[in-house]
Amino acid sequence: MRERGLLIVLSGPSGVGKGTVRKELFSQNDTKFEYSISMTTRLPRAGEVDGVDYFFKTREEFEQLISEDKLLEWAEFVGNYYGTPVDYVEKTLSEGKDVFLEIEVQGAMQVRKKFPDGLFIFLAPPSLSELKNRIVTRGTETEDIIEGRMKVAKEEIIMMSAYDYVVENDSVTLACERINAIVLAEHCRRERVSKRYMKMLEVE
Ligand SMILES: Nc1nc2c(ncn2[C@@H]2O[C@H](COP(=O)(O)OP(=O)(O)O)[C@@H](O)[C@H]2O)c(=O)[nH]1
Ligand SMILES: Nc1ncnc2c1ncn2[C@@H]1O[C@H](COP(=O)(O)OP(=O)(O)O)[C@@H](O)[C@H]1O
Repeated sequence: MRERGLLIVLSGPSGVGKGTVRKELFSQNDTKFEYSISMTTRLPRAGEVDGVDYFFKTREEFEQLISEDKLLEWAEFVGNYYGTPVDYVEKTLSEGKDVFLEIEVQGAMQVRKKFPDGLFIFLAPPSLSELKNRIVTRGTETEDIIEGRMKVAKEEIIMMSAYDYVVENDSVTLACERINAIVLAEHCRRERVSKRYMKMLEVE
């Protein structure tokens, strides 16, 4: 039987640089993960494309997906729904490919319950003031929303101890290198563990 792929979850507070790091990772030719495009009720930002950045849905459509159990996890984040399509994740993992989710903390904790052997990476800001600075300079949110996101961010940072790894996003290049190293190490570790068991079974 083909071995299932690894579920990699990158999470962390809004504005820390998850999207930037994820785009950089996926622009590298040797990246072997498959990105799971999320569903959201948030309006597209300038330049965002339906089916590329997100699948943009109405609240009614999203609630229908929840009621039909089509989402692996979902969360309401600062007034909008976000969720991961379960069929895509299951199908891709069963093809032996690694799936990469970039999601906020509530959703990551739901995934942790369903996939306890997933790889959970928390992307951390160098400081709270740098986090606010990044949200402000991105310029996509109003003052009210920025305050809302900073409040949520403090609660999210407390959750970092529930992750397997914390990666500081001081530099996008370094953060990507750290993530690649963690995934590589995790593959080696899992392979070695399963090989050790195979050996034991051969002996008995
Ligand atoms: N739970 C969950 N969160 C998601 C999903 N997709 C994106 N998010 C997170 O939702 C939050 C808001 O995303 P977005 O509005 O694109 O803003 P930005 O990531 O802060 O630029 C971010 O923390 C995303 O990582 C998803 O499928 N599920
Ligand atoms: N390592 C970094 N150093 C400086 N600025 C960064 C870094 N990573 C991301 N940024 C900037 O921070 C802002 C928020 O990044 P973004 O990827 O949208 O965050 P998130 O997806 O976590 O909300 C963007 O303007 C981005 O260019």
